[in-house]
Amino acid sequence: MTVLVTGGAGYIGSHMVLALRDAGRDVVVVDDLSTGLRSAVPANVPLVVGCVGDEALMARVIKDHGVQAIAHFAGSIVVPESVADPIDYYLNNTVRSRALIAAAVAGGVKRFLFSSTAAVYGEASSEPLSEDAPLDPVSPYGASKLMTERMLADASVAYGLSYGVLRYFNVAGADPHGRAGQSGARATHLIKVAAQAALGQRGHLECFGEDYPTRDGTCVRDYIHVSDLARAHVLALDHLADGAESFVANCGYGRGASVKEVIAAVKRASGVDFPVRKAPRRDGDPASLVADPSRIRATLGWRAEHDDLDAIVASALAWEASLAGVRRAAA
Ligand SMILES: NC(=O)c1ccc[n+]([C@@H]2O[C@H](COP(=O)([O-])OP(=O)(O)OC[C@H]3O[C@@H](n4cnc5c(N)ncnc54)[C@H](O)[C@@H]3O)[C@@H](O)[C@H]2O)c1
Ligand SMILES: O=c1ccn([C@@H]2O[C@H](COP(=O)(O)OP(=O)(O)O[C@H]3O[C@H](CO)[C@H](O)[C@H](O)[C@H]3O)[C@@H](O)[C@H]2O)c(=O)[nH]1
Repeated sequence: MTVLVTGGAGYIGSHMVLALRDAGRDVVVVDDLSTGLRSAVPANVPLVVGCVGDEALMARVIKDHGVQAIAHFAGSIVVPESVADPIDYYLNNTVRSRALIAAAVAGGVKRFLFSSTAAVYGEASSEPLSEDAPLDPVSPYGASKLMTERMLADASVAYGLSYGVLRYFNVAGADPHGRAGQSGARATHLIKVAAQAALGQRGHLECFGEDYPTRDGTCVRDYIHVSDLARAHVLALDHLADGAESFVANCGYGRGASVKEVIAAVKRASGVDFPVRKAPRRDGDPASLVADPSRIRATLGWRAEHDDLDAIVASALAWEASLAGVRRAAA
């Protein structure tokens, strides 16, 4: 079975490619390299550089590579950016996903995994968040993903497409074997930015908002290791291949860490007391997002292997240090 991984040159997609290759599967990647890197795709995996919104290209890739399943990671991912430029987010995340779904249906692809997000819930009404919690995104990013979820549900009824919607909470860390990590140049994610501050690549870290209704006033998130997440996708593809029903599942550990707790973990792991500056709240940030992971455990038999913030942070630091080494060697 060949799996098409869209966004396979990006952070999470590149870990998915490794997980699929480790499981002996054939893979083809489509990525427009807007944030992804060619070097993130292993040399023995075909990479088609192009946009998932190009329906004719997608039809060709599906046919030429005998694609039987799609894992759709390609998209735009920065919450505040989506507030500043919502139309672009609806184009890249919703309109282009529609083209990909259309090509999948026309090409006879029966299984489809979609990278959704905890941002579809908006402000949590109660925690931990189960999949049945109200869906009320507070950012265009979350809304753009929710629309794609809806398209998949409708396509499933109309055309018999089986799908798995995986709602990721905050993804962090790097491949434990050092083969992949978060490499994008324009980093905005907390653990990545903190790792860069610890390594002296940034003068300081900004803490966005200290007046949230949380235990220490900073936002709380459920950080999941990227390799645990990638493994959940491989299980999800097997699950759908066995003829199981389409499903929606949260991907998190069920425990939250505040921004201040994450900063403390990065300082502990690195031994560097980098400067942290108080900054105003960032647009589109809910106060707290913590998953109830019962469904993914029950449905896929998924179990976390890296549920430890210190270990997640250590792997992110190791990856960041290796990137710095590569840059130094190239200079
Ligand atoms: N990182 C997180 O914490 C997180 C949380 C929830 C959901 N997600 C979702 O997971 C997916 C992957 O996120 P990531 O963190 O790996 O981001 P990323 O930016 O590293 O990866 C996205 C990849 O998609 C590619 N891409 C973007 N638009 C494309 C298009 N139209 N056609 C082809 N390729 C395109 C980019 O070049 C990049 O390689 C996204 O859909 C994101 O919304 C991420
Ligand atoms: O330099 C920084 C960066 C982040 N933060 C704070 O740290 C928390 C986490 O922020 P991230 O940018 O790391 O992640 P987000 O929660 O904004 O979003 C991530 O997780 C979401 C799901 O929870 C989405 O899916 C999204 O794609 C993904 O980027 C937020 O409160 C943010 O304000 C800071 O204080 N300083």
